[in-house]
Amino acid sequence: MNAAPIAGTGQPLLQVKGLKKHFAMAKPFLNRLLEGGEQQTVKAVDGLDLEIPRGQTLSLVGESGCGKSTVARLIMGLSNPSGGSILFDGADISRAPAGQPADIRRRMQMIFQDPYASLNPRWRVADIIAEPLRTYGMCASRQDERREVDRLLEFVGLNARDGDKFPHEFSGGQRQRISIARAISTKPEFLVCDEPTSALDVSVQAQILNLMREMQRELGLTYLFISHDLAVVNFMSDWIGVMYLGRLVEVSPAAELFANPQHPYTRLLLDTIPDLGMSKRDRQPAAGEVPNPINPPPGCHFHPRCALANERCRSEAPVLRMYDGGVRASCHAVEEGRAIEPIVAQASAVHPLRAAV
Ligand SMILES: Nc1ncnc2c1ncn2[C@@H]1O[C@H](COP(=O)(O)OP(=O)(O)OP(=O)(O)O)[C@@H](O)[C@H]1O
Repeated sequence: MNAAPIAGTGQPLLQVKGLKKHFAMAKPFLNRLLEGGEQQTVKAVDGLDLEIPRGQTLSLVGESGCGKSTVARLIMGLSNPSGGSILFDGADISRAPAGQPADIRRRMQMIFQDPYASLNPRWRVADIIAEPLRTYGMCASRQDERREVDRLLEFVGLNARDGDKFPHEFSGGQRQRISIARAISTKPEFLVCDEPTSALDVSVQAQILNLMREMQRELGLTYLFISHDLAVVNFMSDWIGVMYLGRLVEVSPAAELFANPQHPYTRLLLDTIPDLGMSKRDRQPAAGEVPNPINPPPGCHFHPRCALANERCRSEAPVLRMYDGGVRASCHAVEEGRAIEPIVAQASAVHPLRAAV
């Protein structure tokens, strides 16, 4: 289990406010007949607020389709938001007409899930790692560039002579090390890591996660980490945000979330991993299928699967409220004390992530 989050300094490196991404899609023929209209909307991200203090890791977790990768793509400027804002080091990067400015792009990099698909198979490793250095004009000469590539290869646990090889000559874990060397080549401050180890064998996963934690300590990196694997998230995170159908249902310090989960959906997720040594608590089995993001249930999106749902939950959407211990939860049952082990509402309106900085 992680220790309590280390306090950062100054303003959060990343702030996301009211972020939305709605996809318009053509309705299937049968829906057009039954409901009328040509279009339907997928609310992939539907009003998301989060902050990541410098030098810390916030992980997003949730079932497939809850919007985690869409958040990553929006933050990286790979997709335009339908609403809301993204502030990086205080600058709004969500409205840049021609994409994010080069300096911001250099400071934010991404590590993808699949180290097979994310490396160009026709390029030598040295060129793959050197490409961002060339893009941002970071080396004075080819000799400088090669020295830097060699240093990066050794930094991530590979050999300088590996630069002359092609990606197919490496294992999955080694390829992810190459992706990491490429991502840190521009000396970024912020890395978005979208399921960086889920394509790897478990033994290799641990090596890559350890490398990422060492890098964070040595380089002062801030991470947005995306995973559906709670054991991985438990190892990596200072903060955890739990997403359900495009919304955050709980954002808490990692240790607090595992020891004392508040939202019934967080409890459901944790009940799928009984071997993490967390405190025993009464279980609230949640029935039902994950609802469709095209037509989410009214009120709390989770209410059809929630044993604690009442009339208010079926009609009124809850908002994220602050509680003791830096916990934020979006749940009427928690607010009303109907949840098991209710937590105390915080008197102050200080944002929990701010409170930690
Ligand atoms: N380009 C798109 N057009 C239409 N719908 C999309 C598009 N991209 C994502 N979606 C939908 O948005 C929702 C969120 O998708 P997203 O990939 O962000 O979820 P996720 O939590 O990352 O899932 P996974 O863990 O499976 O990657 C899904 O319902 C998905 O089908």
